[in-house]
Amino acid sequence: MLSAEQLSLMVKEHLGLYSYYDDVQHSCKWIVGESSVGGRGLIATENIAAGEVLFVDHPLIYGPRAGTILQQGCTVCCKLDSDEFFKCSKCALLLCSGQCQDSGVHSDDCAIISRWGTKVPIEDVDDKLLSRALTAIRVLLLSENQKQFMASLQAHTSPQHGTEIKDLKQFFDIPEDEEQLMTLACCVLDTNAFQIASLYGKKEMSLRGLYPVSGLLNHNCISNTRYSYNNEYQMTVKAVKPIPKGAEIFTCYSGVLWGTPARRTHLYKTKHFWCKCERCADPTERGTLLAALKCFSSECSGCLLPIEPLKPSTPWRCLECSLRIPSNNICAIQGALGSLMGTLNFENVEELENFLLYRVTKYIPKTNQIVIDLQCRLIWEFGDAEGFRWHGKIACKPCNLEKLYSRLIMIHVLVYTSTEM
Ligand SMILES: C[S@@+](CC[C@H](N)C(=O)[O-])C[C@H]1O[C@@H](n2cnc3c(N)ncnc32)[C@H](O)[C@@H]1O
Repeated sequence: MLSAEQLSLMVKEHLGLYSYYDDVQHSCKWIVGESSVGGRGLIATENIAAGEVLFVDHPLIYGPRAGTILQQGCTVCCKLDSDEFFKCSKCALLLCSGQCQDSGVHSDDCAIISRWGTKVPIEDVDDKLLSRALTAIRVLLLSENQKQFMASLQAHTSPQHGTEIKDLKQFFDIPEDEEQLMTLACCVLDTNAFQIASLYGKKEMSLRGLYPVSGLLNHNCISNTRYSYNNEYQMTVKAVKPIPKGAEIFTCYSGVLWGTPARRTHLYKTKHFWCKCERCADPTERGTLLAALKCFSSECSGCLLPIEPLKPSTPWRCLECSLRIPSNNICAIQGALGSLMGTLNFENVEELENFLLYRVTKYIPKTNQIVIDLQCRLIWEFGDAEGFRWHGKIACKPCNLEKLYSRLIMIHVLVYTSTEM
């Protein structure tokens, strides 16, 4: 385990803030320190103004995400829709063109994988599995210092992490030290990696990257930073509100427009902690009512909200008639809504509209995250479709754009502005 000083040194070297040669130390307004929510975190050493750039991080490794239901694409350019996909005859990675095959990225990947002995003919290797494991495989390309830096990051080691490397062993003879390093990389990636979403409308795989400094940011559902990427996958982290000296610098690991039960369950399943932040503790989520359900009483038009939102099995209560509903019934409704959403074809605008107008709003109020999500998706789809741009006839009806914008701004204001952190 590295000491805080060793880790700080690695962080500064990685960011290019410290050089052994010129003895120049650049100042940055934070340090790696002990976090109030557990483990290490980034703590402000000076007052930081809203809009200030805190740092620009670059990934130690990046590549395809590891989920089993993700679409698969070219492992070099990430293109998803090609008629020309083929497997490399040396390593079985999926490629879309000779140009991608001749690229430096592929030569590096191929050099590692083709060194391993195969247990089946190369054409029988599961290229989808290989793609899911590829980001962790790329850890073998790092320098010893970078590997040490990767290994110093927090890693969740429960059995669900790293299965892609175990599964790869059906196809390849992998040296034990490499297997161990890649399994550790999977655990570190699952704990720390950031999704790098492809641009809307671009048919590309969405990637994940291990940003070691951003990986030290802990989570708060009311984040005080935001991040963005450039074309080279560099991540710029900026303050979105003033951060006083001594306060912790946070990011938000879950969807900002998700309601509390969805955020907390997601954080628990993926990052293994129950968030207890101020937003999670507030049943109304600062008045945004993102998780609210319609009251079960046919005579009441009120909203149901959790009584004690920090308890997963809390009963819910109607704000108007005080009807109390046990958590099991709430979970059943939430599950049914989730399944209904799962059946939707998000590219079919008519289906989305009908679902939004005639089905889902029977059960949930317009404040609910599902309504917001559907409205946002419709806007994206309309934004692309000829005749349905922002002021198109249909676009205005279900989406009610003006109302949606003011609502999104209200959520943003409610969620981001008032808390001092
Ligand atoms: C990306 S790491 C953050 C840095 C980490 N604290 C460390 O010491 O390296 C993510 C992990 O930090 C912990 N964590 C982050 N935010 C938390 C929070 N709000 N409450 C509890 N644990 C948190 C969880 O264990 C989570 O899986």
